[in-house]
Amino acid sequence: MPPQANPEARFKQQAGEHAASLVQSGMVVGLGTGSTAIFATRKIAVRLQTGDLQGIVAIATSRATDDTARALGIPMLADDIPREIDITIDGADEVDPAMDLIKGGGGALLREKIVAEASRLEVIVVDEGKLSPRLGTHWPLPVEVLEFGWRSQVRFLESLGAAVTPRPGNGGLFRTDQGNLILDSRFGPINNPLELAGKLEARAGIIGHGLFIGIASDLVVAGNDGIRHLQRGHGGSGQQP
Ligand SMILES: O=C[C@H](O)[C@H](O)[C@H](O)COP(=O)(O)O
Repeated sequence: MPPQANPEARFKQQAGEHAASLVQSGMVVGLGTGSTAIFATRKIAVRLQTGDLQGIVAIATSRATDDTARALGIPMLADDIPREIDITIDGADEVDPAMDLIKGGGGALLREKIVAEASRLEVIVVDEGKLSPRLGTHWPLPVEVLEFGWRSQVRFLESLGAAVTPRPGNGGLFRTDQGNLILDSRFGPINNPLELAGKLEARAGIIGHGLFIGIASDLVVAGNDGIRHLQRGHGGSGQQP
């Protein structure tokens, strides 16, 4: 694709396209969701068309990405993830210095986490505006809940200190690909993401949340200083530049 004019979009493009270059022939590839990951998906399609890449199969983290990937001619796997995923390239809303994430701005958090946890490499692609000293500083935490009893989840999240906004959607409330609701929960800077994740995971009716802790293996950040690629456990592991 020609370079984007707007700097933020250009950084997203650079990060996404850089990550697409990590995909090798024969790999099983997870395709992320959002305005950054889409650049990786498009670049993978171009590499397939030009013969630079051969024999890959992909799995999408959302219906939207699945539709786009199929339209671009990328061979897609069945939804039951019959094989281990070699590499997934996905975006994030906020990234802290430990390479932990808030995801789910597009509502795809549950499928994204399922695909990430089935992946050998989880490569996160962001523009530098997503870097944050502490998760929750800039972004509410998306919490996916079953429609049944959802107002009780609002009260529960409020009891944990969040200001909660049910995510609006077409003429009502937003629906995830699974038909669930999203409660955008503004906690402010989260002191202990692991502890919060544990409380959310123990609650019946909460189907998923956007805290991705210890899941990203790689972080590709694009910004004014160029593209930086960090790997967990390889020098500078998990620390932002
Ligand atoms: O549900 C959506 C995903 O977690 C996205 O990867 C995340 O919101 C980042 O999206 P974008 O690259 O459009 O900022």
